[in-house]
Amino acid sequence: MRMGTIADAANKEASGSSLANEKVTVVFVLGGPGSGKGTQCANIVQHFRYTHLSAGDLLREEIKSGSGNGTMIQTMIKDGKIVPSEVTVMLLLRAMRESGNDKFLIDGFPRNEENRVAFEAVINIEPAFVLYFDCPEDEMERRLLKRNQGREDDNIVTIRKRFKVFMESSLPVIEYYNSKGKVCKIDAGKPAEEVFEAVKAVFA
Ligand SMILES: Nc1ncnc2c1ncn2[C@@H]1O[C@H](COP(=O)(O)OP(=O)(O)OP(=O)(O)O)[C@@H](O)[C@H]1O
Ligand SMILES: Nc1ccn([C@@H]2O[C@H](COP(=O)(O)O)[C@@H](O)[C@H]2O)c(=O)n1
Ligand SMILES: [Mg+2]
Repeated sequence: MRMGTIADAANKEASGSSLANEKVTVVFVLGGPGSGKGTQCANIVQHFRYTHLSAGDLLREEIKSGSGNGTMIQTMIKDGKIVPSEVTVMLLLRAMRESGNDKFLIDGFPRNEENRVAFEAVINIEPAFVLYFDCPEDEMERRLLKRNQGREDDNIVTIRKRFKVFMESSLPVIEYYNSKGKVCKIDAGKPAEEVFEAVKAVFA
């Protein structure tokens, strides 16, 4: 990871004022592809005063914006790969600053060790906790194949690659936070309403 580049870009983005100096609450929302992160974040936002930032949505918006990074991001998403952290962390930092809020659900991030270290280096906010949606792979696959939102990565070839990346790169990050006693694990294989009952108990 090119930490110099990240730090330079962060300084430019934050233009002199650091989020770390403010009282900001961050909850990382993790889980396999199709485990229901986006669905449950939308529910949380309706009941609690959080801003939902999905790293995947921010990357897809960056493609649509015609950014110079667009083609690289699109190629990586189509292949189920994790985009370099400096790109994603900058998008998150900008969205956090623009939101005007001080409570964030950061969905689908950190996706690997590099994401985690980059967030720490640039934004430097320890998550209050990590909400982990644990869901069987066959159920996630069923959900993704019928999601029907026109996502280029919701096809069986890319889905299988995303599962592999989740097992190899994302689970170790969840294990890292688990070792710090920060993981709230939710059984996400149930109907969405039941999952939200368990989620509400965490936030209430
Ligand atoms: N508990 C549930 N039971 C059945 N279907 C669900 C449940 N939760 C979400 N879904 C559906 O499954 C699909 C995937 O959900 P969602 O987009 O919330 O997952 P995600 O974890 O954000 O996935 P991704 O990592 O691909 O963005 C959606 O079509 C959603 O409506
Ligand atoms: N931290 C992240 C998050 C996402 N990506 C890329 O976006 C794809 C879709 O993400 P969802 O959370 O919407 O499923 C994902 O498969 C990655 O290609 C990323 O690079 N880094
Ligand atoms: Mg999602």
